[in-house]
Amino acid sequence: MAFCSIFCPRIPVRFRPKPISPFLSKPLFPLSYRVYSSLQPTPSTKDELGSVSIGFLGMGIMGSPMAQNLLKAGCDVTVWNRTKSKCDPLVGLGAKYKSSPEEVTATCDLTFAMLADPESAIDVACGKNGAVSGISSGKGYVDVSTVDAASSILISKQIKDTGALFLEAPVSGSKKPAEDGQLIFLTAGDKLLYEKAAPFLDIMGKSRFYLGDVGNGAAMKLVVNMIMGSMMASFAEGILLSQKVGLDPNVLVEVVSQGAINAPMYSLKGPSMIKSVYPTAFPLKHQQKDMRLALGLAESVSQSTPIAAAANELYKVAKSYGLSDEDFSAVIEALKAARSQQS
Ligand SMILES: NC(=O)C1=CN([C@@H]2O[C@H](COP(=O)(O)OP(=O)(O)OC[C@H]3O[C@@H](n4cnc5c(N)ncnc54)[C@H](OP(=O)(O)O)[C@@H]3O)[C@@H](O)[C@H]2O)C=CC1
Ligand SMILES: O=CCCC(=O)O
Repeated sequence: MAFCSIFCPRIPVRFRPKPISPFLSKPLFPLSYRVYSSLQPTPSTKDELGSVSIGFLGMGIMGSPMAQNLLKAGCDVTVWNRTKSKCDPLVGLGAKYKSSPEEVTATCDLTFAMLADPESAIDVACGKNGAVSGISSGKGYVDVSTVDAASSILISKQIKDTGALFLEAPVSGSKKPAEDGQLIFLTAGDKLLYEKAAPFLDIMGKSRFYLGDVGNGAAMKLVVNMIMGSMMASFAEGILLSQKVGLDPNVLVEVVSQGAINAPMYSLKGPSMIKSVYPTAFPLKHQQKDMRLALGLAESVSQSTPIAAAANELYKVAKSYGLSDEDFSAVIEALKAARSQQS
């Protein structure tokens, strides 16, 4: 089902009633109802959700459970991934498979993309056999990858040149929140697409923010991850310092968890960091990418970010030790190496 009926209305958008599902033309509320008034989930039944064909590009740590949750909710999902074998579990659960992003967007009403970085997000959207080649007016493209604003704006322009709508929607929350449908979406771009995508965002997440023009979602995500990357680097220093002065780092984690600086991340990652194991939820290479992009954002507005710059150096060191695919908490290894060199 295409959503032309909503994209080509006779009534101006601001006077149009909120439909029973954003993809259906049947109004549920009177004409005076403000289309964009609510962040509450839009009413939708399993049948209505299933009548919209959803594409999902990128079956990595995040994309795979997000697509699974859509499938479990009864959505009609078509998947694609550069490494085809990663689609197999999804196909086993009932997803369809297409062999290129172009084929996915050509056959689906609404396509999500969860790619590694700006380069892959641009290539999958705008490259050969990319999403832009298959998409057209009446369809939507929602990029949930973490990229910089410039990349997102570039993708947005190419998608919108086809007549389709674009939303950037990077997520806060990692592997477990993705599995549990508890992500936080930081969206910006076409408001109409935000409304249309809302029932699907609500399957994959616990909250969503609409932040205005394309680039604002990307910027918000980078600021959040810049803070997180610095917090993790500081936490790693604290663990090692506590050990060096003869304290039990497990007690440190407990003390931190009861005080004002408590963050779920510390209790979640601390015990395994103390054991020097780093089961990957958020790959270190992606955290370093986000620090790099956040520093670029800061540079663009001449904002001083010395803490983040120092933390970024640590992630770079950890990468040089071959820890790119470990969890980002492995940044502690960069400090251990520094410590052993000093002693
Ligand atoms: N993991 C996390 O906790 C979170 C991650 N993010 C962000 O989400 C995005 C995805 O993260 P995550 O799932 O962890 O990452 P993964 O490394 O697990 O997955 C990356 C995905 O991108 C694909 N990819 C990489 N390079 C290319 C390319 N050149 N062309 C086509 N596809 C490519 C991979 O395909 P292939 O399988 O073939 O390698 C894979 O599907 C990143 O932007 C990350 O920063 C956001 C919130 C949390
Ligand atoms: O981009 C990764 C974010 C991880 C998290 O929010 O826990």
